[in-house]
Amino acid sequence: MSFMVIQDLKVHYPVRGGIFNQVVDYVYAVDGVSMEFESGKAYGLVGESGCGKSTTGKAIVGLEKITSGRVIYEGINVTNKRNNRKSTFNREVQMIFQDAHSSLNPRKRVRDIIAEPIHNFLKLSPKEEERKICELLEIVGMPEDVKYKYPHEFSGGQKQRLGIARAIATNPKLIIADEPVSALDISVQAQILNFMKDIQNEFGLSYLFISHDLGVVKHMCDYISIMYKGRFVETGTKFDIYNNPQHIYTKRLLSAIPQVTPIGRERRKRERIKVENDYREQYKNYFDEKERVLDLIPITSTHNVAALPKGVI
Ligand SMILES: Nc1ncnc2c1ncn2[C@@H]1O[C@H](COP(=O)(O)OP(=O)(O)OP(=O)(O)O)[C@@H](O)[C@H]1O
Repeated sequence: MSFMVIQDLKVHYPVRGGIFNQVVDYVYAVDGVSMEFESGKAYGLVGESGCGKSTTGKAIVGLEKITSGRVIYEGINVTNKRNNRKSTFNREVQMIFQDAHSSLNPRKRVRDIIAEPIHNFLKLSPKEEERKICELLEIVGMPEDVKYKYPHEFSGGQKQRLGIARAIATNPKLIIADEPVSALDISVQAQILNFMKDIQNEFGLSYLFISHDLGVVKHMCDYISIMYKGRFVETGTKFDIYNNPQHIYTKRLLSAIPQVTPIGRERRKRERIKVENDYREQYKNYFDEKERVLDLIPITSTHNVAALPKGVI
């Protein structure tokens, strides 16, 4: 059963020109997108640069003005209420961005950054609020004392973790993640992706995962929509999209993914095991038993990442 339905969403930007600066044309950034979201599922939005992915995400949460279409949340039409800061929709649908740095206020300490949505949406006593902040930091694998630091004191991966801590502070149902790892090093990307999967399982979250990277979307999502020039050209389960693509554009996108030959795969596996062993040897004190490994590189347990020496994540 879907908890959110997007109906025929359109975002058209006027293009102005002429001596009177009148509207001479429109950019059809999003041109009739419909989606349904179920609890605990991850949805991927893929397409080339400029096809309208980010605009779709921002329009859903209310950061872009919708030209037409409807957002139905828990059976209620919230299209014109999305900017109501106290609404259930605002609390339960959160967004994280590619550039974690600019989405964290550089003048605020971590404590205040995370406390902001708690203040807005949850009525907690100061003591409960402090406990909640510590709990969130623990979930994202950061020690309590980072509360008093500023965003510039963290690495890219750590900043993205802080962004996630803020996003999950209000117990959301859906997180719209706009290219959340594309600005990070490949090793850190895998850590963040695995961590996002962990919290999805732990809290029954849904994701709308926006990415130009089909590999990332394949790893993260249950359903995938392929976007082209503001429209979905194909939507299906991950299995259908990768194994039985129907639309010519989907086929083109898939054929553009570099193929790994069996020999390459074997070599990659050997290299991965070597890197893993070196890594384990070096940081063996920091791992717990639940450590998991993604395809390419070693992953640390999310709860222990913060304990790693500086520079490891
Ligand atoms: N504020 C705006 N005014 C006018 N046009 C805009 C505005 N924001 C985005 N666009 C245009 O809308 C189209 C879709 O942009 P959008 O950022 O959603 O694409 P995208 O698929 O997310 O691309 P990328 O992967 O590069 O971020 C692009 O042609 C873009 O130039």
